[in-house]
Amino acid sequence: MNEGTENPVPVLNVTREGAVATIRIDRPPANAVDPAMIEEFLTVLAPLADDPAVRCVVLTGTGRFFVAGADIAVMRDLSDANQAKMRRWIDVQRALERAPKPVVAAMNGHALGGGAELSLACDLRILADNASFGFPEMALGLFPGAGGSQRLPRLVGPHLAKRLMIDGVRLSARRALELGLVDVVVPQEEFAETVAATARTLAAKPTAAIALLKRVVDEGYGLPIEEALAREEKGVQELMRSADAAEGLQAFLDKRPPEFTGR
Ligand SMILES: CCCCCCCCCCCCC/C=C/C(=O)SCCNC(=O)CCNC(=O)[C@H](O)C(C)(C)COP(=O)(O)OP(=O)(O)OC[C@H]1O[C@@H](n2cnc3c(N)ncnc32)[C@H](O)[C@@H]1OP(=O)(O)O
Repeated sequence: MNEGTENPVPVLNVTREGAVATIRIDRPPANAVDPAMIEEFLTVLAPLADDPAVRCVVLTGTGRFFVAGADIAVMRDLSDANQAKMRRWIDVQRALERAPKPVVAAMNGHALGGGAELSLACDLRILADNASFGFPEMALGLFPGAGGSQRLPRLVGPHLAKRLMIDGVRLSARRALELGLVDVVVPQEEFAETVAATARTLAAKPTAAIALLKRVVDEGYGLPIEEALAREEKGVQELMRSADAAEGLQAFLDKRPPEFTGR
């Protein structure tokens, strides 16, 4: 791998297990983000988002790292052209947020800077208990300007968000959980199985309902309540036409478990 330059080889390995698609990041030594990885992400995400047979997407890393953030050697090129290429990391995050299915950040290792920011765009954050999580950009003379400065305050409130980004501390998994930055912390030895079981459970849910819920929350949040309720109403109208809504309601009346198809 040429340090800090376009990757000559793919760094994302996509696998499928039933309705679950897993994107494994493998760009040694730290899964740091460069323009080629960003473009590869955008390329692999599109078909996974569009494929109705994919009902859950898992992002994970390799070894000690989930994603160590932007590749610092690449970031040294402060030219507008390079920064514009790197800033497409925002497009990756929006693709995750807009994916019409649950997206899981399975953080096997250090999730820092742009890596932690990526996870904030996911619907569930699972962190291995020996991994760290944080926004260390301040030590580099930067701030988490790849979505973090906007998503973190929405998650934990502006005061704690500013503190975490000014302090720039690498948090332990336990502390990240305490602060609500991640949803689940799992012992390393149980990590793979826990992620797989969680993804299977998510993939069996009414995917169309999850897609509509993600859309109405994303569109409505921060709007005046009347406008937000109008967005909700649009989603509900689609929801009540879904096959899974009919199946879920009927299954309850039949006193049997529902069999959702995701439509
Ligand atoms: C994806 C972001 C897109 C940017 C958008 C651009 C527009 C906006 C710009 C302004 C906003 C910036 C937004 C985001 C910026 C960032 O993400 S900056 C990077 C933030 N991350 C870090 O600061 C983490 C740096 N790494 C470390 O602190 C340590 O590696 C560690 C995590 C504490 C682990 O330490 P240790 O176990 O001692 O391992 P190391 O020896 O340090 O690392 C192993 C090798 O990996 C290399 N490496 C680690 N992190 C990076 C990295 N981020 N970039 C490049 N390389 C990295 C490290 O150099 C080692 O390499 P070798 O020496 O060759 O083994």
